[in-house]
Amino acid sequence: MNIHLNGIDISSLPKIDLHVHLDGSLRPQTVLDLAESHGVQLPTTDKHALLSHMQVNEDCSSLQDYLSKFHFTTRFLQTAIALERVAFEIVEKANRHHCKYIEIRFAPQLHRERGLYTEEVIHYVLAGLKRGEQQFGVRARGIAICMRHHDHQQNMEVIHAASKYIGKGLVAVDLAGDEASYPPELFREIFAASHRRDIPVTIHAGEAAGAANIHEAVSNLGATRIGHGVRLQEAPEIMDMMIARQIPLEMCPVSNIQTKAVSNWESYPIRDYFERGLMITVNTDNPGVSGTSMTKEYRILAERFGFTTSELGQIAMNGAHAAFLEESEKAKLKRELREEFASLGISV
Ligand SMILES: O=c1[nH]cnc2c1ncn2[C@@H]1O[C@H](CO)[C@@H](O)[C@H]1O
Ligand SMILES: [Zn+2]
Repeated sequence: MNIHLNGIDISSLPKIDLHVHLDGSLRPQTVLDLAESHGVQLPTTDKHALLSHMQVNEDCSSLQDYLSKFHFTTRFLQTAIALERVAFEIVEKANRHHCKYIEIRFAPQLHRERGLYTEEVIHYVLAGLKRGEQQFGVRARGIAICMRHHDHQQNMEVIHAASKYIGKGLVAVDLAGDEASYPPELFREIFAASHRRDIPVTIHAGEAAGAANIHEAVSNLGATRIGHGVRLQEAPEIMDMMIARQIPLEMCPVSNIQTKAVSNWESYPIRDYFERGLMITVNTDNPGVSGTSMTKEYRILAERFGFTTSELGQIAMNGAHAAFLEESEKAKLKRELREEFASLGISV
């Protein structure tokens, strides 16, 4: 169904998705194909019924509950072919939703059950992104994730492997997983190592634990962007710092409600954050697990929070501004976005 805002189809607005997980983006048909090629038995071969294994429902009570969904799909992402294909399909879908630039994140250590090396995982994901970029013209970059429940050596290996791909399609490193059980201060050494190698950092923080984690991520882990950051409103002084430093928040509305970062839409602070002048961006997190798309996220912003086309344009411009791209590439992306908005009669 196409939803219009001021006569403009929301799906056709140019968009940027900076926060999308590879393993949270599988389509049922892809799972069917990969299960067959991997020799994995599925509980059902009905696409609709498969969705209930892949997606969260309204009962999702926490981030931990949400993360339990990933066990189902990880099994299918253990080969070069699978990684390349799924990365490519994310770019394909991004194109359908008029994304101009996307950053896809993945945790290399989760894709080694069948013997791939860390660097091979990165290599094949980037290969899929590149093929997608060439076919659809959507610029696509990768972010390598360290997992909170992995040990020091596993995460150091990710930083080390990532350093070899910076400038070759990989743009940053991240920390994801169970925030409530593993506070960010446990990972200072890991991100000091990424800092020594000049690798940009974004950290999932203020999603399943309080705003202090946002402060820790920025001040001690060197994050120049924050994944989610929804709970920033709990600490006014940290909020002031984030506004003053214009550190981008990668907000993911549908996912944030499902993981109970806030209890309901009425208390979702996105309009307030936008009006305070925080550098907010809007992203999908896990289109498969969350059952979302960039168009759906924009529609929610318009319908629930009254965002106008011009404000949605501003959000997309924020996405370009926050992109982990070189300055010249970023300037080009911003210019192209501005031109597209102008051709739609939208000033940003
Ligand atoms: O919103 C989130 N918060 C924290 N961790 C997440 C979120 N979404 C996905 N993952 C975790 O990141 C891993 C690699 O992509 C996924 O397997 C999942 O465990
Ligand atoms: Zn995430």
